[in-house]
Amino acid sequence: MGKRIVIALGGNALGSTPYEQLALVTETAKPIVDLIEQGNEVVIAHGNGPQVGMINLGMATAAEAGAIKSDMPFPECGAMSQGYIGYHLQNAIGNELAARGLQKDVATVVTQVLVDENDPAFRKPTKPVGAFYDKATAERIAAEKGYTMVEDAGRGYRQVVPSPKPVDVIEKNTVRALISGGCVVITVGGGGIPVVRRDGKLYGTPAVIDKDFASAKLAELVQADALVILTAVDRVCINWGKPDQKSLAEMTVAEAERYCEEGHFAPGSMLPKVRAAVSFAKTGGQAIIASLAQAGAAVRGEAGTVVHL
Ligand SMILES: Nc1ncnc2c1ncn2[C@@H]1O[C@H](COP(=O)(O)OP(=O)(O)O)[C@@H](O)[C@H]1O
Ligand SMILES: NC(=O)OP(=O)(O)O
Repeated sequence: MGKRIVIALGGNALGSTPYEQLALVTETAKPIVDLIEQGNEVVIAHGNGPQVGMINLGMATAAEAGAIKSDMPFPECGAMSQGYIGYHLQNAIGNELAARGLQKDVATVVTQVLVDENDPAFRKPTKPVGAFYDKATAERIAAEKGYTMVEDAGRGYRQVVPSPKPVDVIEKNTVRALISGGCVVITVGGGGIPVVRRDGKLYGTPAVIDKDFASAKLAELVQADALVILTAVDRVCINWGKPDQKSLAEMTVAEAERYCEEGHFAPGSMLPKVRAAVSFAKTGGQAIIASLAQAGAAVRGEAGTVVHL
């Protein structure tokens, strides 16, 4: 019998420019459609770090140059990134389904995700977004734009913004209805547009939610059988980057929590994936971290790292 699977797509599934992205998602669609063809219900979440930063910086630069009237706040940038990444995924998955003679609707839901305005994350920006820069360029942009820039896991310097934890998915009933109607749904893109509730109303707030945490929340809310976090490595490793590096086929929640405390996973890259997998596994679901190419094998339990109770 098919499973209900929430897939979280990482940066390597999308690339970092619209042109790269359009070419890459054509490939990304193949393992996703394999899962659909095997009878699974698939819900897709994705990152937006490079894209949301690019939109924000581009709009700020255009506004400073007088080419447009205003900069673009982060919630709106998040919504724009959901729209254009969703369009590419819809297009690529739709084309791949049609090429295989499969009939299915594919739809993107512009999704708001509730966060707590007292979340301590608002006082300490940690989420890397946008392009990678060398140190000198990062320092210049920080001085010009007032951005906070940090070194990101040995890959260069990037802007960081607050990243509060997801509390609820506002459009969850719409997502559930679309899944029940047989639709392939793309939702919580970029972790969702962060919103806070004040006096019963929702307001966008400048932040970027981690898509792995939002995907785990979504998987819980749609009662998924599995959360599959797809990234660039086949398996999670302990002693990452050291001579005694070891890849893991599985971890219990307790083991994963111990490895997190021991610092085996880089903050801003593997650490949120493992923590998100732990949070979904604690609800009784199956959480898997695997490479995009091995998505099908990971769902069959033949690849990736499974995190379980
Ligand atoms: N302990 C670890 N095991 C495996 N990969 C790790 C580990 N620590 C850091 N990484 C790095 O984290 C990367 C995944 O994070 P990232 O590239 O930010 O994800 P995303 O696919 O969501 O963009 C891997 O490709 C790998 O380079
Ligand atoms: N929003 C988010 O987590 O994006 P990335 O996965 O691209 O960092």
